[in-house]
Amino acid sequence: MDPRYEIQRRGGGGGFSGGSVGGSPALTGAQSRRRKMPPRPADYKLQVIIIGSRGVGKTSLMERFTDDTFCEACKSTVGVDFKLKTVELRGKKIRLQIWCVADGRSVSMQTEHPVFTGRTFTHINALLCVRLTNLPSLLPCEDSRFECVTCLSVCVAPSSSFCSIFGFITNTITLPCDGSPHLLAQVCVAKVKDTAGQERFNSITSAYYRGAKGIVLVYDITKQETFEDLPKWMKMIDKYASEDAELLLVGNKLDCETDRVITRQQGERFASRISGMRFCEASAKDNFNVDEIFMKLVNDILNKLPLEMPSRELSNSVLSLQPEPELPPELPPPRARCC
Ligand SMILES: Nc1nc2c(ncn2[C@@H]2O[C@H](COP(=O)(O)OP(=O)(O)OP(=O)(O)O)[C@@H](O)[C@H]2O)c(=O)[nH]1
Repeated sequence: MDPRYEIQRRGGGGGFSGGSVGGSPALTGAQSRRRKMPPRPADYKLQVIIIGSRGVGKTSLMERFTDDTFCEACKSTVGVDFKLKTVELRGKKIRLQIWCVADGRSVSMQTEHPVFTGRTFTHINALLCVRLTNLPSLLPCEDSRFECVTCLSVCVAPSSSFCSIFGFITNTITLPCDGSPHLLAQVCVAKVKDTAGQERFNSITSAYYRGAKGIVLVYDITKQETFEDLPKWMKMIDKYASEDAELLLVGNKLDCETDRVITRQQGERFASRISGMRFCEASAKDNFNVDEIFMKLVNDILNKLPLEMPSRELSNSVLSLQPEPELPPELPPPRARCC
């Protein structure tokens, strides 16, 4: 492990010299005057993804870092979710796009929207897809590798942020039927039937891996199976991620020391077997080592960037906003209805 990467409590001093996390502390007079000036554009825009088995705390780490919040009983991520945060490090302003990528085999869906009231899809291999009626039919349940669990026509506000016509709704989306102008859409929950279906799910999430300059792989120190899943995640990284992506293994839920089943040494050993992978333990709940995870990644990514490149060019070369989900070429021809 890199001795420079010392575990620090938030605000505990030390850690990343020259780096400050972009939070929103009370503004001084000078700062509030400065607020009227247009914000300086980011020098770099970087994409980081957080992966790991279900319930390890990916969303919690992301939300702790971006919003400094922690939710005791958050909803499981459906597909992907993301947050933005601007940080400053070594005099550079860096716009971070952090994606939380769920596992296709463990996606579950819980929503309070009336169309799903009384329906809770848990532990199913689900893709939640939306098709706007005037767009080509690309629902997975039209593919024999997917089994349609339910498919409903609903009204959605045009402003709803669909990730794509064939893709995911993040768990933050709402599907309102509140009388405002709506588009007609079909919402489909489809089970991934088999390995081929899983492959297809992966082919969508692979876009997120490809664009990532940094990858945070998380396990839960109190859950053996989440540690045993790590080789599976490494396969995804090997298959889809860029070779120069920075890797960081995180053993989360350090606050649950009494329930620990994975020792720190086990985590360290796993990371040491993978070239260039760093390791740390953290707690999203106690806000322990969370800023350090992301700031360390950013620092390592910056170290790898060519110094002489003009910042505009560099920005563009690094920028990877909203990766387009990859549509597999072998899509079947559209059908009129999926179920
Ligand atoms: N004690 C403790 N609980 C945590 C911590 N991080 C997350 N949790 C809890 O673990 C559960 C799962 O957290 P999530 O952040 O939703 O995990 P996830 O990996 O995003 O889960 P999926 O979206 O289902 O893949 C929630 O009940 C969190 O409150 C932590 O550091 N300590």
